[in-house]
Amino acid sequence: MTSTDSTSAADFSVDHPRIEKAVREILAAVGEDPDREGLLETPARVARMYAEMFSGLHKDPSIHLQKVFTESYDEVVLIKDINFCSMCEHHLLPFTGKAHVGYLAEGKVVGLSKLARVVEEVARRPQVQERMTEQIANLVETELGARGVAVVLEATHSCMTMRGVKKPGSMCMTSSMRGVFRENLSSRAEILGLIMGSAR
Ligand SMILES: Nc1nc2c(ncn2[C@@H]2O[C@H](COP(=O)(O)OP(=O)(O)OP(=O)(O)O)[C@@H](O)[C@H]2O)c(=O)[nH]1
Ligand SMILES: [Zn+2]
Repeated sequence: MTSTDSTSAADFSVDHPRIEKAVREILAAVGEDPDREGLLETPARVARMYAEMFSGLHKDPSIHLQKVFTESYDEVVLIKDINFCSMCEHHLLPFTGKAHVGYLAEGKVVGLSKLARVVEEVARRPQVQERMTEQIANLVETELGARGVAVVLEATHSCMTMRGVKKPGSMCMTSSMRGVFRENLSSRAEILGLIMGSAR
């Protein structure tokens, strides 16, 4: 198993025919004709789309943080602007935005791409933004044993912009601070300055 494929041996395989059947039902229920030409392939497309959007559901993202490099570096490592696309579990509509993931190294660092892989895998599930933020912070804290972890997510929720309250442009920001970044106000201000501030 490589770090680019954390699917377990007991991989759960998405049930495409079941999704296809359900999508036909939805089309019929909204008054469409699932057998008209333009819709014939839609159930299969939607099944493939869900398989992709929920591909992180049965994966273990911690696997990406297993390989570390021993370094004397003991300052902040921050990856900013990691684009992600997740699915709001309330409406099954996308929420999209950027994740910023930082940690205070202590004798070991992880490959930079691995933080983005963690974000990607945690995003590809039915999610709420707060839980996604915490899951990323938990993984980095636990697997790297970092002295501090800071995760900030900024995202636009389609369920708030396209429907319902309809507030295009609204943005949800969440943060999860661990260790030094939670306990020490000046450390927290420093990392938030790097994430949100003039360094942008
Ligand atoms: N806290 C949180 N709420 C979310 C997230 N994604 C969507 N929601 C909210 O989930 C809520 C679901 O509310 P409900 O009242 O059960 O559903 P609804 O009738 O469709 O609500 P409206 O969106 O207000 O029309 C809404 O307020 C959404 O804005 C998220 O990531 N975190
Ligand atoms: Zn929603």
